[in-house]
Amino acid sequence: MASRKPEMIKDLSQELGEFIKSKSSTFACGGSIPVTHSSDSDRPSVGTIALRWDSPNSTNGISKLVFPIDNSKHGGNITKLIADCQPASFGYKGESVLDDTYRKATKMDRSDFSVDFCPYELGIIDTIAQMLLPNAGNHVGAQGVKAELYKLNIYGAPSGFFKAHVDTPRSETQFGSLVVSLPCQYVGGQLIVRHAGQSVVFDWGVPSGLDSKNVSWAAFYSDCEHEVSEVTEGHRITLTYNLYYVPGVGDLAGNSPVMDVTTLALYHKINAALGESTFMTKGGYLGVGCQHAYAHSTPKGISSLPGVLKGSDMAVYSVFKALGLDVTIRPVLQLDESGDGCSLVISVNEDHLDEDFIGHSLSELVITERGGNGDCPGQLILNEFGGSWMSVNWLTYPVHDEYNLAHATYGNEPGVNYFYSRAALIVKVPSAGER
Ligand SMILES: O=C(O)CCC(=O)C(=O)O
Ligand SMILES: [Fe+2]
Repeated sequence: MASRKPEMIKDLSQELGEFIKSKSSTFACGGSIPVTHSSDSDRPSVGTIALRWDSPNSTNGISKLVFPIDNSKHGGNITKLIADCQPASFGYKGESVLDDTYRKATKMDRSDFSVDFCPYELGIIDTIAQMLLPNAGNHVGAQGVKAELYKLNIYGAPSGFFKAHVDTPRSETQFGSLVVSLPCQYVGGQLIVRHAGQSVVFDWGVPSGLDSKNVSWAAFYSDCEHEVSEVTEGHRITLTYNLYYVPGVGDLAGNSPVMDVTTLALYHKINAALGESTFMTKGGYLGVGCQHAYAHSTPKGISSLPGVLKGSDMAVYSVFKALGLDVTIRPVLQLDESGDGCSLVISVNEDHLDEDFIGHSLSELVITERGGNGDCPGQLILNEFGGSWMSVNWLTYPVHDEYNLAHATYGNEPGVNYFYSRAALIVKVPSAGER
């Protein structure tokens, strides 16, 4: 290998680094999945795909086409499909416009056909969620993706095409589009996606005389310009999907419209306990320590809660919410486990036996210069954190520590003392008479 000058390698590395950091490195992704009859390989594959559609002129009102299309046998049904489609329009200044110098294609609305192809089954949607979501808009954290089938499009030879355009988002939560090309022979018809001076070309055509043996797909952000170049032979048949953000797995707390909280065994247990007049008769606070680790003292971690609660934490949160009780995630300071055993704060702790110092809300690491040995009351340090002493009926104790409070110490040697906090669900329970 020819040796490169060290400064060239440095420049190239810097350029690559900048590119990786910029949003332009991942604005589109795609792939191809082979169509096979066997399912014994580790790689995902699809079997044949049946497309059925409303076909007013056929005997029973329905027609069918099976992919991959064997051109010698099914050419007739492609003609039928095209005959049952309408000319494809495009959005221009909020209007739907037909202009075959801009877009020459036919389309069918999703209400007029059904197809046994599911991008979720093949892992396409999971891949899109992992590749495109972390950068999409201002949405942070574990979001899910919903792919909504939009249309079937046919770009046929000679000269089916779609000039450069940007798709019209259907709602605020739409972040991109997915195009799936069904296995059918064509030449040309490259999908070119552009963003910030970069472009990616998806060329799924197959030379004359060969049959297409793949389902191919591409997904890209809504703000990417894209075009379909001219199809010079055969038919390019695509399904288009709109891609939306939805609360994803790991982002469901109190927020899953498809789950009925009353199906959780925990719901009935808690509901029954609250029904007992002997249980917390005078009301007060229930505490359920989070059993999983969350980054509860970093800005990103805080903003993703309660959405990303997991397992029993999520179940407990959802159940108390569903029962109409006030439930919040709060940091519980671990005052008896300080970095160097600062006697001063521990002495405060002793004034509040059977109580915990609990922050009003989750917060980033609080650093205070307050401190000392003797002349600064520990309570003043705690006041900097913002919280109160509370008597809590703990159902489970929190388990995961994060540094949350640091204060100065001025003894023989100046120093810093840290305290951890643990995240807990704190529930305000009304008195028996009020619930
Ligand atoms: O079929 C394609 O590859 C893209 C179609 C497209 O851009 C659209 O339907 O908006
Ligand atoms: Fe488009």
